[in-house]
Amino acid sequence: MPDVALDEALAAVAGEQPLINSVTNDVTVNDVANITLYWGGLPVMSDDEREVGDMVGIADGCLLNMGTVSESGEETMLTAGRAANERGVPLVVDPVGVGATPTRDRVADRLVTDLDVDVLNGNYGEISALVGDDAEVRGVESVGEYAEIAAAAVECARKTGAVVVASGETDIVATEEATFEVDAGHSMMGAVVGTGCMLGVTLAVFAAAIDDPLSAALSGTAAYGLAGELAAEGAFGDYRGPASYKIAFLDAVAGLADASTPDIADRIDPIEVR
Ligand SMILES: Nc1ncnc2c1ncn2[C@@H]1O[C@H](COP(=O)(O)OP(=O)(O)O)[C@@H](O)[C@H]1O
Ligand SMILES: Cc1ncsc1CCOP(=O)(O)O
Ligand SMILES: [Mg+2]
Repeated sequence: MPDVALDEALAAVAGEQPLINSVTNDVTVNDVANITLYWGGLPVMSDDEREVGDMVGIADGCLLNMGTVSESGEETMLTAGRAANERGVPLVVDPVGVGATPTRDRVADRLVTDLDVDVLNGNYGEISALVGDDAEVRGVESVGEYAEIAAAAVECARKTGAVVVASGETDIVATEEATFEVDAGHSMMGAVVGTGCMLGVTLAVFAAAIDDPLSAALSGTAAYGLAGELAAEGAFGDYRGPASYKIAFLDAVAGLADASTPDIADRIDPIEVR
């Protein structure tokens, strides 16, 4: 079992104050910037082909999220990813909507083929689609049942070489060698657009501060889920629906280091995957 203490992970982030360049979608970009800051990182959203390599070169982590990718945006993501690989900057990819259209399938395939991805996150449908399993992705939403999601996550790790985070009611974190269930989070998180995108940049923040990508993925995923639970419990104010829940969730992320939280190790269980 890798090292996954919550206080150590948050202290590492606070100590590093990592600069994260996110090349991300137009829908949730502001939430992605804010949550980077609330974890203790520094956000920047350079997505100009002329500049992005230089910015990633001075960053500590890089997120590529293809949610609203365009033809030029595809090239910009590849430029950013290559700069990250050349400079040893941890790289996170969120293949939003892969499985929904042939264009998204082709872009996602290029990202995972041309780049060395450290951590890859997607919902159950996206991770299943990436490995050619039956999947229903309607726009960016995972629809249907995914009884074999753990096996799909392992296959995705094998295919990409990344640590894979398959998000849903229970999150699966997989490498080629080891698979874990992370039991943290709340159903309200599924009612807010952007919780997958914000998980992606959370993983970039943790991967920038914690050397081992598996430890980073496990602690980032579990810490994120705990913040979701605290918000649902009202620890950061009452909420009246998904919009006010999102605010409470962001406050929980910002306040997690000072909140009295259970540790995350008992939320993470190694599982056998056939
Ligand atoms: N029903 C649920 N119970 C607990 N956590 C959930 C639930 N639905 C989503 N989440 C959490 O919300 C985050 C985003 O997951 P998901 O909704 O699968 O991504 P996306 O928004 O990309 O489709 C993850 O941290 C996941 O654990
Ligand atoms: C709705 C939408 N359309 C393109 S990107 C995007 C946001 C997706 O956010 P998430 O993957 O976090 O649900
Ligand atoms: Mg998503």
